[in-house]
Amino acid sequence: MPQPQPQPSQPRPRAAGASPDPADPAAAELLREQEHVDLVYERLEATRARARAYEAEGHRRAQFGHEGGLVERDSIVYQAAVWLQRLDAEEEGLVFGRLDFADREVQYIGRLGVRDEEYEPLAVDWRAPAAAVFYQATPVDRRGVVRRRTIKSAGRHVTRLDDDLLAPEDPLAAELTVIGDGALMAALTRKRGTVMHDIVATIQREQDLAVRSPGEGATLITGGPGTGKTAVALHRAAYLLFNERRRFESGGVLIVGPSRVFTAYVEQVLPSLGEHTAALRSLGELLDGVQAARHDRASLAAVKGGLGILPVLERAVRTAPPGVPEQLRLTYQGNIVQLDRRALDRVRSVVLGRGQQGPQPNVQRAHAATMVLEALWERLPRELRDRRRTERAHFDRDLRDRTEFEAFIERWWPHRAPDQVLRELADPAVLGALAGRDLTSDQVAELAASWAEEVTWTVEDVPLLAELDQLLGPVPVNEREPEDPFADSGVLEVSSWVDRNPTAKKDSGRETYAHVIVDEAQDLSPMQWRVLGRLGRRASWTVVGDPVQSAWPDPEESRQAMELALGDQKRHRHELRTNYRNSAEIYEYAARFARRAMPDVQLPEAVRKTGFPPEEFTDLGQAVDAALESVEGTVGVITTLAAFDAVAASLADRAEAHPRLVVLTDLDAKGLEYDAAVVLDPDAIAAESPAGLRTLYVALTRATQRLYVVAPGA
Ligand SMILES: Nc1ncnc2c1ncn2[C@@H]1O[C@H](COP(=O)(O)OP(=O)(O)OP(=O)(O)O)[C@@H](O)[C@H]1O
Repeated sequence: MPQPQPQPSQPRPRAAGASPDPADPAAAELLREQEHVDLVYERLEATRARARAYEAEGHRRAQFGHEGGLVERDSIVYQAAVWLQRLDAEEEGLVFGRLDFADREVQYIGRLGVRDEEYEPLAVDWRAPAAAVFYQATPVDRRGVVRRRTIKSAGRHVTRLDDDLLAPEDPLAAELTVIGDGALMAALTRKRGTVMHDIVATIQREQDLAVRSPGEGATLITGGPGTGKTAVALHRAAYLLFNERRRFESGGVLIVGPSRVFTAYVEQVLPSLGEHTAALRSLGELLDGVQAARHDRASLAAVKGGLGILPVLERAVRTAPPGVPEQLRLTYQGNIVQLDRRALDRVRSVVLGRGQQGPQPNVQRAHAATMVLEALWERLPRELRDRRRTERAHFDRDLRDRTEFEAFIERWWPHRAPDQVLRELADPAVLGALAGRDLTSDQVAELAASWAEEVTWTVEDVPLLAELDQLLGPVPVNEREPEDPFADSGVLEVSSWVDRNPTAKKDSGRETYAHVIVDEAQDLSPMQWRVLGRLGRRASWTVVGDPVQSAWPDPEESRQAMELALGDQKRHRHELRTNYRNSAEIYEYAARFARRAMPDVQLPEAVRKTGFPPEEFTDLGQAVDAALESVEGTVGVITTLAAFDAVAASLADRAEAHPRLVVLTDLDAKGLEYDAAVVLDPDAIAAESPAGLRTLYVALTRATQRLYVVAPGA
């Protein structure tokens, strides 16, 4: 049986423009791949020239002078800009894969599909169905592939090849050169920076199956820490936009991550894949006009996130706001007519009882005015009311024309904004009256205090504001107050929630999405699921999470809320089983805590050994210095919410001297990773969170290379 040639060692990366030695088989391979890559870039240039010509054509159309010309120009220029943006984004490492099939066909895989003049493919787009084999072929299920090659480039220059020989006994294998020791290992051992990178060249089979899951229904992806869930979620967004662009670009794709630190960390991945149209939001930004980053302490977060708060919010919207007038007194044709508080409350409850979408008082003001008139009419003397046909129209007109009536309606039925209502609940007497049996007196005190002292909203307040936004309803356009350009946003306006803050309109106007991707889904509270359920009420879904990392005290409650949000769509389930982030030594250390928290759970396997077991310290400064010394890349110090300010202050000098050092809470560490992590006070981390050891497990699984655990006073 023919044997593959011995593996030549990797030629050293060459400097741009230098020629590798063609006598060296590995260098000759590099040269051959470079020729193909050059050809692809040539064609890309030609495409770019076409896009520019198209853009110029758009500008020319505007010269026709009629309105249609301008519209056409805008459309063409926009299309051309999107096209150019995509072409530019794919510049780096455009061709990254090659397949040699047993029938001697060769296929290149690229970040974009590129064809030659004869329309023959020079590279197949990684998201196209034909490219799936690059990721899914294995020695057991080869799909005709003999050799899979990963091509690494710096800019336009091929620097490294890594091959997998899937069919060593195939006759073709004897003719093929096989190089390198694995693109995946090279990718995993690279030093980490402050932003996440795409993994398009090294997506693994089980990950690829999840990326390519159908665009319909709900795809549920589970897997332990570092199994690539976030990476898969982001590549899936690119995959869906490529394969069903019209549906998902016009309907919108929303990606939700746990925090702003997290969204900042992953926000480069999609642009690097040529996608700019998906909206990326953190849980603190799910409502237009609000940008929350702070968290409440766990006990408060549990009350704000649980469904018990819902009836309280509903009552707050149905009840007369504090300070509204308690009676209406007018004269009509010499008669005094008046409504007292009970009568007014009755009118309010009749008006708010009828809406299909909930009470929605902001929509109902005009109807409320009509019902007040009706109630006043009922109080007129009988002889006037007997002339209903002639008198009633006059009565209505007369009262509606009076400024005192208009002023009363505006004061008695003000347009309310969600933040106003929540601030009103900062008064323990108001909240206590609305709490009924749904909140304990301790909870009332804790909630009221949090809203009284808060300067800015917390992440946990956002679903409450969103719920109130829904319950209050939008102010009809003709009733909105004209926008005051000098008003400080968020302070003066009471018009509509979406209109309120022009700085936060990055994706406003979209009330629903065609696809919603939720990362770190295990942490979502039932109230957060309600917000997402509304945004995704017409959407298909990708939900990514790990129940073992859940921070919610009752994961089952959160799971049920998720099921409700997803509705009865078909579920597609995927489980990822390999931990690509942590070294085996680090993961072994962390996994003990996961097993203690959830003994029956199946944990992933970490396969990369570094020879560096985690180290334990008693002094934070020493641990941080050791971490900075041991890795070139990022160092994350993970602490409790309670200790965060003090720890950040104590490390301020070091952080200033080393910008690669960051201090963050265990909540903000979700989804992130560092070359070295310093986990401070594991007992306190476990004690602070209702999720206990699960939260500690999250903190311990952030490091790629080195882990330092600091137990003060141990
Ligand atoms: N196929 C792959 N090729 C190269 N790198 C990979 C691959 N899969 C995952 N990684 C890397 O492993 C790390 C962990 O991936 P990711 O953050 O997506 O994991 P996760 O499952 O979301 O983790 P967590 O649950 O802890 O948030 C990242 O640096 C990612 O780039």
